[in-house]
Amino acid sequence: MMALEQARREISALSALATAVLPVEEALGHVLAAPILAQQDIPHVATSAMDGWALAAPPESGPGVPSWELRAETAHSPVRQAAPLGAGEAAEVVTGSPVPDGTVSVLRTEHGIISGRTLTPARTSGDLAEGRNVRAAGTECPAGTQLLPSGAVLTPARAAVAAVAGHDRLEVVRRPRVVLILTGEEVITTGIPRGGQVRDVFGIALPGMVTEMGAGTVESLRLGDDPEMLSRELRRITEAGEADLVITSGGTAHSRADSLRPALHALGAEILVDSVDMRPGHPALFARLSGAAGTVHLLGLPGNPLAGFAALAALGAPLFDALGGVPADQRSRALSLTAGAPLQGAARGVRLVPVRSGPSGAVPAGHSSPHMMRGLADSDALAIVPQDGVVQGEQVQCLEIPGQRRGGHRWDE
Ligand SMILES: Nc1nc2c(c(=O)[nH]1)N[C@H]1C(S)=C(S)[C@@H](COP(=O)(O)OP(=O)(O)OC[C@H]3O[C@@H](n4cnc5c(N)ncnc54)[C@H](O)[C@@H]3O)O[C@H]1N2
Ligand code: MOO
Repeated sequence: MMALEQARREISALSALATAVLPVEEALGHVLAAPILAQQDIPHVATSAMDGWALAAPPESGPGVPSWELRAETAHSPVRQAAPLGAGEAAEVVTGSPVPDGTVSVLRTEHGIISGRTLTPARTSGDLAEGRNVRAAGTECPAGTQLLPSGAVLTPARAAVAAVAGHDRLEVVRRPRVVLILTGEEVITTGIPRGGQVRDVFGIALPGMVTEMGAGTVESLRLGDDPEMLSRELRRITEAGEADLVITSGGTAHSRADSLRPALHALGAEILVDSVDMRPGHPALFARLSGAAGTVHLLGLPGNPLAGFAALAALGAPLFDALGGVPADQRSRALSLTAGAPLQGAARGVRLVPVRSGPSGAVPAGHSSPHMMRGLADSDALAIVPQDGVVQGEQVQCLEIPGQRRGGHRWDE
């Protein structure tokens, strides 16, 4: 039995998967394996920030507002740069189009009065000031600037900045290919359970959860409780080299009906974490299977619904972070929340308590026995409560519940 903190540390220390070069769209959600640099100045040419007219230096004229001569040729094209402006000349521009050389400022459409080919700015317009409404080249950054560091997760906004910088393909850490093996003869996937049947919770929730945690692909298999069938399946997966990570549900305990430990034993698997000192979820295990095609890691989640999901939140987060290449110092993240009510500890180890936000902070969500789902469904986080408990007002470390952030309560309410 290993302390939760130590189990998370051991798992966090795993090496990242290999890197791959992917088109930007496919690289979304991956961790960058190399920094992203600007390949040229951004913007690379001076452009107009307004629809209007690019103005050359003001013409020599008497007192009052000067006028410009409108060039016959327009600079309507947002891509083509018009010929340089002559003295006293103005040329039409649209937002984003390159301004002609010699542009001092851009006069926006609504500030100009045209009479024949003469353009006169409104008396009150501030658009004559040098540089007004012109986006100078390199103002966002000069060429060579680092826009994103290696180790950053490529969010949609970061993919967009990589595209702005002219990148088509990015070097990223591969995301784990996951196979879910859902065990249990009594588990049904449709309809109302009868007799000793239970409706499956893992097959429905795990794919979304592990995808959010950083899985690349997810496949699911269903097996009964036969250890021989389970070890055959695990051998096949390891030899085929078709997965980086297997996550199983059920069969983690020590009764004759529990298949996971006997199956791993038969395969000579290396058990890296054999039970964790946490309630619920203590029979969880983490193992390594080696075959000719490489290494496959295995996370065994207990079958009791809350126990299984608690084990995923506790051990899965550092695991996906490590395999997916999240920098080492960010792999075992926990939130610190204020306890809005006393939180009771377990007789030993830590207790993982589903909590939701209340006016005074995190309060137990209730309905949180290991076989239940209601508490987790109504919670925002899992508080890691030490043996002595936590008093109201004290800070408590909490785990994120995968996939629950969007649907959760709001901590700032
Ligand atoms: N003598 C002991 N018995 C048990 C111990 C123990 O220490 N000594 N530990 C208990 C704890 S704690 C847990 S957690 C469970 C672990 O169980 P397993 O991982 O072996 O899981 P199963 O026995 O297969 O199932 C347990 C429970 O969960 C239900 N289940 C399984 N799969 C699903 C699913 N996909 N969807 C919904 N529910 C599922 C299953 O029907 C059982 O009710 O062991 C305790 N026993
Ligand atoms: O892991 Mo069991 O409580 O922890 O149901």
